[in-house]
This record gives sequence, C-alpha cells and structure tokens, in this order.
Amino acid sequence: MSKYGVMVMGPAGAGKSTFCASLITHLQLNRRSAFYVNLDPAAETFEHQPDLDIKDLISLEDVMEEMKLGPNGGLIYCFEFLMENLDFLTDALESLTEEYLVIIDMPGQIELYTHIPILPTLVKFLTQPGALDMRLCAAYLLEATFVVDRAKYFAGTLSAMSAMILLEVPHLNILSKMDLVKNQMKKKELKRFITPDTTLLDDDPADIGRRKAGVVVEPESADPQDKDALMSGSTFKRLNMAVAGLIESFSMVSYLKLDCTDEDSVQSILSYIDDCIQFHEAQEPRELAGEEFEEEEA
Ligand SMILES: Nc1nc2c(ncn2[C@@H]2O[C@H](COP(=O)(O)OP(=O)(O)OP(=O)(O)O)[C@@H](O)[C@H]2O)c(=O)[nH]1
Ligand SMILES: [Mg+2]
Repeated sequence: MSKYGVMVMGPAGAGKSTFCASLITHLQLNRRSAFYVNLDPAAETFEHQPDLDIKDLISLEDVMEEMKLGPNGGLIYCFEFLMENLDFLTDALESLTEEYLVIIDMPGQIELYTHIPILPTLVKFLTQPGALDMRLCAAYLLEATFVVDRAKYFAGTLSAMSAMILLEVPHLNILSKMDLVKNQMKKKELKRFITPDTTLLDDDPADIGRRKAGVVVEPESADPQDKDALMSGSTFKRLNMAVAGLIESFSMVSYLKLDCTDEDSVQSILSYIDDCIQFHEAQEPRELAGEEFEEEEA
C-alpha cells in the first residue's frame, strides 16, 4: 500500500515547523489524518506533538557532548545515525494507510540541502517501490522577507534549486510569512518575485542605496586585496546578475505564496501538495457518517 507524504525543508527560521503545525490543524479541521514526523533533533517545542520524533532515536545534546561536535556537525552525525537505523522509520510508517498524509519536519541547516548525500538517500529509501513506497513531494520554504534584499532572494532561490536537483521528487517552492510583506509592498510588485528573473536586479533598493551613499566602487579602481570594496561595488552586482541569469535560464523555480495565519492560503498549498503526490486518486470513496449524510442530503 502506498503512503503519501510531504517533506518540509528550507533554511533556518523559514517557518517550516509553523507550516507543519498549520497544515496539521487544517487537515484535522477537514477530517483528514496526519502523521507528523519530526526529523529535527534540535527542535524542542511543538504545537502538535510529533507522532514520531528523531529525538527518541538520538539526542543532539548527547551527540555534541560525547562526540565533541558542534551543533552542525552533531546534526550530520544524527542523520548518519538515522541512516544506519532506518527501521526506526519503517516500523512507524509501514502500517499507515493511504488516508494519512505524512508530514516530515526537517532541520534548517543548509548543508543538508546542498552538498551532503544524506537527504537523497533518505528520499530514495522512503519512496522505494516495494518497501515504504511513499509518494513524496518536497516543500521548500523561503522567507518572503528575503525579497527586500535581492542578493539574499537569489541566494535563497539558488539553494531551493540545489535541493530540487539533489532530491529528484516533485518540488514546491514556497515564499513563507507573506503576512510580513504584504503590507509593505504593492501586490503587483510582490508578483514579480513569483518567478525569479534578472529584471529584479534593475531596481534593487540595496544597490540604489549604495549608489546614493556613493559607496559603489568599480572593480578596475578597487584594490584587489580589499574584498569589502570589491563586494560593495559592481563586482557584487555582476555576480548577482550572473546568478540571477543562471536561475532564469533554467526556468526551474517559481514560488507559491504562504501565509500561515490565513486558512485559505494553507488550503491552497495543501491542494498543490495533494496534486503533486496524486493523493485524491488513491482514496477509497468514504462511507458518509450519519451527520455528514444529512448535510449532504440537505
Ligand atoms: N509572521 C509570521 N511569522 C511566522 C510565520 N511562520 C513562522 N513564523 C515565525 O518565524 C519564526 C520561525 O518559525 P519556525 O516555524 O520555528 O521556523 P523553522 O523553519 O521551523 O525554524 P528551524 O526549525 O529553526 O529551522 C517563529 O518565530 C514563527 O513564529 C508566518 O507565516 N508569519
Ligand atoms: Mg523547525
């Protein structure tokens, strides 16, 4: 029997756990079943208690103490340990029916999504036909406040693209915390950030600010040893332009908007997730309970 799931990823503080909580609340309100898996060994407080928590397998605190590792090295160790103990996942997930949406809350360390092969291995394990056979999609969150700084926005987009290429599962890119920017920017202006392209750099407020302050240094006149001067000037702009051009030419990234404080917004993202993993196609028609039947009849 197939399982259905979404892996919620993205940089630190992007709003992953908040989104997982909103999604679970929304599913519960709509009488759907959720199975919440926390894979962040540093996460301590939850709005909904996880059904499965990596901390029951390994504790980051113990790892850091015993292995004399820092928080990032400790996290990688925890994931390596998880990969050697995949039964921890199989035992909990194998009995789930098709009605469940498995929501996997990931840590924010960017290393996980860029150059370490742990996540691709984990995704292969979860999706492997004949085993858990999970129809899995990735939801990659990037904070909408990044749009204020174009360089940050493109760097974030690059990390989303990297995760996309690395994982090879259906991928949704999401601008989270939209409530924080929607009053600061006109709708039309915000719309430009849905699909990243180089024109966004033409009117970069940070660049205009630097020019006004007279700190733009042309690379030809800058001291090659003075990295700050170089990076504050047109070299930085050209670098951003090159990154933006690369992203634009691959046309791989476009964003959905998420405001966790808005039920309709969470529903809209859930619809995309359901479509990606073809959740509804697998559902048996449910027998209506008495109350629902009366509502339907009315
Ligand atoms: N205004 C607003 N704040 C949000 C939203 N989503 C998350 N936050 C806040 O952003 C902060 C980080 O949110 P988390 O959900 O913990 O982010 P995370 O990505 O799980 O963080 P890590 O697990 O530490 O990487 C918290 O203070 C949240 O309250 C949102 O949609 N709107
Ligand atoms: Mg979190």
